[in-house]
Amino acid sequence: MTAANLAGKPVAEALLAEVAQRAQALPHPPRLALIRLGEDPASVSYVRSKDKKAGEVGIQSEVHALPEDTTQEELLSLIARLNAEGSVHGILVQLPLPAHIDEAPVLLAVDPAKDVDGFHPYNVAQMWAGHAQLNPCTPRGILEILDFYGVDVAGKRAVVVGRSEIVGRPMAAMLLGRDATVTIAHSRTADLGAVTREADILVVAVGRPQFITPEMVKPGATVIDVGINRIDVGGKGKIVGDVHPDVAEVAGGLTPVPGGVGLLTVAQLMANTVTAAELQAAER
Ligand SMILES: Nc1nc(=O)c2c([nH]1)NC[C@@H]1CN(c3ccc(C(=O)N[C@@H](CCC(=O)O)C(=O)O)cc3)C=[N+]21
Repeated sequence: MTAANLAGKPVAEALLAEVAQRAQALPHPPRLALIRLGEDPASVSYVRSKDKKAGEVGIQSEVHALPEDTTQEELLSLIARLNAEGSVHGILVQLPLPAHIDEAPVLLAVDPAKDVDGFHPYNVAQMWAGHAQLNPCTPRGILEILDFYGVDVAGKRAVVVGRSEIVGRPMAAMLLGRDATVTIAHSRTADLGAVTREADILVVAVGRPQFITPEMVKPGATVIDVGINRIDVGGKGKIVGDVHPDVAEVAGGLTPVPGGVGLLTVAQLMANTVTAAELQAAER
C-alpha cells in the first residue's frame, strides 16, 4: 500500500480564496500586526511569509521587528497600543520569545478579540468548552486538511503525539469537538507504539526527526506530520518531519513535509484575521 499524499497546497489555496472574498466584503480591509523580537532566522522567515501571504489576500499587515533586548514593559506597551487601535484587527506575537521575556503575561495582554493565534487563556478556555471563535492556527489548519480530503473524524480513534500548548493540546481539544475518541501521548507514554497503533488518525508534533516509524502505525491510518526539523544531510540543510518516510507504505494518507501542515498554519492565520475583523465589525 502507498499512502495518499495529503498535500497542503490545494487545501491552503481553497481556504485563501475564501478568505480573500471575505476580506473584500468587509467595510475596511482587515489589518494584522505581527510582532517579532530578535533575529532568530526561523522566526524572521515565518514572519516574512505571514506578511507576504496577508498582502496576497487583501489583509493589511505590518511587521513590528523589535530588538532582541526589548524589555517586557516595552513589549507590553506596544501590545496595549495595538489593542487600543480600532483599525488593527489581529495581533500576533511570534514565539518563541527571548529568554528574558515572560511569555504568559504577554499572551494575556493581547485583547482576546484580536488574538488571531488563539493563545489567550480566554480563547483556550472557550476552545476546550467547545465554542471558540478563534482557534490556534496549526490544529485548526489540520482540520481543514482532514475535511478537504474527506477524512471522517466522528467516532474515530485519534491519537495526538505531543502535548505542546500550540499544537498537541489544542489539537486534542478540536478533535474532541469533532467527536473523535482522543488520546494524548507524549515523551513519558509507556509503550508508545501500542498507543499509536490504535489510531485511525495520528497527529504527530514532537519535534524529533523521523520519530514515528512504520511499525507504530495502523495500516490505512491517516497520519498528520506537524514536524519541521532542519537537519544536515551530507553537508546540506534539509527539512524533515516527525514521521519516517517509510510510513507511507502502511498509512492510508500522509501529509508531506514541507508542503503539508505548515502551509495551512499560515493560511489559517489569514482566516483567523478575517474572522476577527468580521466579529469586530459586527460589534460596532
Ligand atoms: N505566535 C506564533 N504563531 C505561530 O503560528 C507560530 C509561532 N508563533 N512560532 C513558530 C511556529 C511555526 N509556524 C510555522 C509557520 C509556517 C510554516 C510553513 O510555511 N511551512 C512550510 C515551509 C517550511 C520551511 O521552509 O520552513 C511548509 O511546511 O511547507 C511552518 C511553521 C508558525 N508558528
